Amino acid sequence: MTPAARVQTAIELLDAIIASARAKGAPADRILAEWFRNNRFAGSKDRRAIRELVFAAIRACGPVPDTGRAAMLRLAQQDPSLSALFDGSQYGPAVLGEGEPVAEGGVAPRWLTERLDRSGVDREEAAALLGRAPLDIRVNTLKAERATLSLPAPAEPTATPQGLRLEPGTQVEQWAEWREGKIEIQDAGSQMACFAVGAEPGETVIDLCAGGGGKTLALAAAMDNLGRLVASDTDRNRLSALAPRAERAGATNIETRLLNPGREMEALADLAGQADAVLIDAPCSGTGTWRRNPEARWRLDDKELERLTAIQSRLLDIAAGLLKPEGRLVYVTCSLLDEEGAGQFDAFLARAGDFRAAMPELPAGRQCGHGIRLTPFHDGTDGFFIARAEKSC
Ligand SMILES: C[S@@+](CC[C@H](N)C(=O)[O-])C[C@H]1O[C@@H](n2cnc3c(N)ncnc32)[C@H](O)[C@@H]1O
Repeated sequence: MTPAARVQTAIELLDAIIASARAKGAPADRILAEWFRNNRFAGSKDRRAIRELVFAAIRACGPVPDTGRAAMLRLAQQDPSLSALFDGSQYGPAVLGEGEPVAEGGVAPRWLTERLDRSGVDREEAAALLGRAPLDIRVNTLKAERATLSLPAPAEPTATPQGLRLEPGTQVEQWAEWREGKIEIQDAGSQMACFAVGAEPGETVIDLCAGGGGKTLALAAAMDNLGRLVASDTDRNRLSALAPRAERAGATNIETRLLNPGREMEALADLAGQADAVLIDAPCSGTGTWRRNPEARWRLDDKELERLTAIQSRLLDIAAGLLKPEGRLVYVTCSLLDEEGAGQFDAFLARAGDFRAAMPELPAGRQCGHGIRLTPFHDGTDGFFIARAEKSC
């Protein structure tokens, strides 16, 4: 494909992504994957270039752009070499017209930047939410140790006990160390969230929103496979990804529970008052993960935020009932909005009565209300809010 044809393809894909974001349909990644599958003439270099153009254009636009072309023109303002490709050539974009609309830039739609602002996220910090994410891995102590593991590429230790940072784009999944379960891909912030649980061998630990089990595997390693580790989630597909991952990682103490949304306790009733620790890696707006998923800014609205905060609040109450006296509750969101983080946790402490906040001791981050905030700008991690509370005797 010519460079101009790649730009035109990216514009058409952006049109599909914009429409899908408005309709809350398929995410950008899936739209790209489907296009690549159906258009085999696009070679690997074309695919990489188109992907980069699409995501750079998404990052360049704050609010949802009207069209893919307007989004690409916004990107072209940052990269003048792109403008030259609007040349009217075959398969390329039409020549630039006088006064053509250019999409609005910025970090996010205005209502969201205002919320970030109110949550104490300053401009630099907000802009860094759209930077390039590093590639972090966690050495799985069930099979290896950071101090002695040798890897095919250079890796820098991160602040977490078993964390390493690699060049973005490193094909970790092709390494024997990954296939053998010695390493897991996991952002340093996620590793810190697991660290905050302080899971010990022999304990009963519940990972209430386990998803595909990224954090469950870290908890199994911290427990050295000893004790009971319950991984629950309402999403059958996500939860089913855990078994093969656990097998690769050599994690043997995990049991999964599929939950019914709104009736979660039905599948957890036998665990009421039994847990030493419950991790709530709550569903959230994901404002802290825009580096990996910039299009999420276009999918969020007030109603969705309200829906998420209601679930978070319910999950906090469920976790409270699962803990035994002196048990530890760890509440995590990958969001920097206070209504999902410090505010949500304060409201829980106020209504629960029998819990007291216990600040997690983490190797990074800054205090935010009764928890710790991690940000790409200050900590080089995804954005997180991590708080911990202990149940009274
Ligand atoms: C941030 S993700 C969890 C990611 C996962 N812990 C990991 O490290 O890979 C939030 C999860 O909460 C789940 N979820 C949503 N509503 C829930 C509910 N009512 N009870 C339990 N899990 C829920 C979602 O399906 C999603 O997998």
